[in-house]
Amino acid sequence: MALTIGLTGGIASGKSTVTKMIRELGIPVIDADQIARDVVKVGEEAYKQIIQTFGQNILQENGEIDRAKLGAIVFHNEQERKKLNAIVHPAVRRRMLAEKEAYVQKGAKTVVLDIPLLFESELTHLIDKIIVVYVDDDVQLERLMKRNGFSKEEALARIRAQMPLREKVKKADAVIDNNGTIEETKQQLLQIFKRWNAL
Ligand SMILES: CC(C)(COP(=O)(O)OP(=O)(O)OC[C@H]1O[C@@H](n2cnc3c(N)ncnc32)[C@H](O)[C@@H]1O)[C@@H](O)C(=O)NCCC(=O)NCCS
Ligand SMILES: Nc1ncnc2c1ncn2[C@@H]1O[C@H](COP(=O)(O)OP(=O)(O)OP(=O)(O)O)[C@@H](O)[C@H]1O
Repeated sequence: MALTIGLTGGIASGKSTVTKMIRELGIPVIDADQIARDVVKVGEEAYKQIIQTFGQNILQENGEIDRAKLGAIVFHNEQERKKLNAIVHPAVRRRMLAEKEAYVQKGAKTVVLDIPLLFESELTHLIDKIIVVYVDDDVQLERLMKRNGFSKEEALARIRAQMPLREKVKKADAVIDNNGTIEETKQQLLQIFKRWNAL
């Protein structure tokens, strides 16, 4: 039986930074954000449902979804966000499960699922162990504004659309504190993987 680890945290808390380290260790990572992009490509079922729900206005000229426009709607309105989640999440769940099974079939000892909304979307039943990547509020805000070029208000809207990071920490089997240097983060990751015999 493969060990399935769920990696989660808050927006800009450092999940991608940690998944890069995990991949370098040779462990496969399935990225929910990437799958969420794939399932809304032109012609996919979720793409059609999004247009039916949000109208043609959220499309770019080439027909692809304008993520900035859709983000501006859903991160300022919980009702609209729930509608989008209800369209996208089932498709993401199905594809993640299929990808996980494929890795297990190929003999992977450990598989990591990087799911920003692991707790919010009740996906914990797919997972044996949960790692939460944690940063302090001020560090999260600063890194998010810097990485995405967001104003404080835009960044806070996204942070508030998620379960507070401190709540996630309480539900974790292990926590990586990513306030420090990248090297400190890597050491914590290695210790957890050794403890769980995941390597
Ligand atoms: C609203 C969209 C179009 C904005 O796209 P954009 O390219 O600006 O952001 P991206 O997809 O890279 O997400 C960045 C981060 O925002 C956060 N986030 C994304 N969607 C949500 C959501 N529905 N609720 C809360 N936080 C979210 C996550 O931390 C994610 O890592 C996009 O995020 C989306 O389609 N969201 C719905 C699907 C979803 O829930 N994805 C998250 C993982 S399944
Ligand atoms: N320990 C660190 N020290 C300094 N900067 C860091 C550290 N960890 C991450 N960062 C930077 O902070 C930003 C957020 O990190 P990252 O992109 O890994 O977060 P994330 O959790 O994957 O975000 P999202 O939920 O949006 O996908 C990035 O610009 C990254 O380079």
